[in-house]
Amino acid sequence: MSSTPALELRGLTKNYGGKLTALTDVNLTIRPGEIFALLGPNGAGKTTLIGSVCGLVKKTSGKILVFGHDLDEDPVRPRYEVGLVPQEINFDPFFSVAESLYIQQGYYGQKRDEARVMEVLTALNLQNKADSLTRALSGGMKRRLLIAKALVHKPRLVFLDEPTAGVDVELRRDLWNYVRKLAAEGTTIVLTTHYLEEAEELADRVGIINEGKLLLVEEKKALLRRLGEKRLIVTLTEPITAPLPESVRKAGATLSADGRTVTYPEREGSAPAGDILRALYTHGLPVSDVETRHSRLEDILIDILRGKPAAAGAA
Ligand SMILES: Nc1ncnc2c1ncn2[C@@H]1O[C@H](COP(=O)(O)OP(=O)(O)OP(=O)(O)O)[C@@H](O)[C@H]1O
Repeated sequence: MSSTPALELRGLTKNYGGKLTALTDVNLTIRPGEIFALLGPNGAGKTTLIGSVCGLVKKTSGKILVFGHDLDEDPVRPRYEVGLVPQEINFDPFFSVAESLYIQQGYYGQKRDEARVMEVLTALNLQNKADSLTRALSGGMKRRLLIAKALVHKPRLVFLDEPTAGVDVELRRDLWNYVRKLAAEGTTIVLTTHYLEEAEELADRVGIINEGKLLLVEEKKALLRRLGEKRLIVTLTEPITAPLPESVRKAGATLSADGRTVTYPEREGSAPAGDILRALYTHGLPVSDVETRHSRLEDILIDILRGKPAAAGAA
């Protein structure tokens, strides 16, 4: 596989006029074949970033390189390598499913390729709907057709902007499997989603954007390891009024106001949870229940957006 980045953004800035800067000096390199999740709250600039690459938004300044080709030098051909699954359903309701895909092939300068259309429809389980009018599809089918439309011209870089919004659990799982398959075949995927579980399932790397600024880019696994936390929640058999034993307190454990629950956040490098349990027993504090909770991408994202110090230094 080539090592040329699938996408490079250098100092990408978008000003929608007035004071609103939707993107400020965004620098980002997307590796070929990776699944990259771009996360951030509503209005963070995700759709603007995608639109700038796909030609729907005119950037104010900065460079965009698609597989090494500068879009300022050639705004058209490099974009043939790009596919976009937009947030909003955008097909003409009077064409059939297959026709809308032939139109898409033409739009990308390709000849009508019936075999390719059937291949994509079959992959998305829409083969029986090829002759149906698009307006006669269910919501979930329309979403699958959006994906088919984005893929029919075999792009090497695909943007999925909220691909599973409003999609049921089963279809979401099917789509995840399909995205994984595409990536395994070498397609580069940039995904935006408000379902953090989706990013956690799929992404190799995660970027966090807020108010037009890219705050952090990191391997998902490393991020979860670095900022993720295992929380041990211990219920004591009897509530206590005395403070917790010193060793337990020093390790970072806290006692609830009712004296019944001990909470211990176990981070990388801190004492193992077993040591805390042992210390409680040793000090004559019997335990009736133990629960562990792992923080997920969602907790980490919230911490970063709130500017939590441990997270802020992470870029
Ligand atoms: N055409 C436009 N004209 C003016 N402002 C716009 C336009 N499109 C987007 N914006 C503004 O730019 C900012 C970024 O919007 P954008 O749609 O990129 O965010 P987003 O991260 O995709 O949000 P969401 O998660 O809600 O889809 C927002 O403040 C938005 O109001």
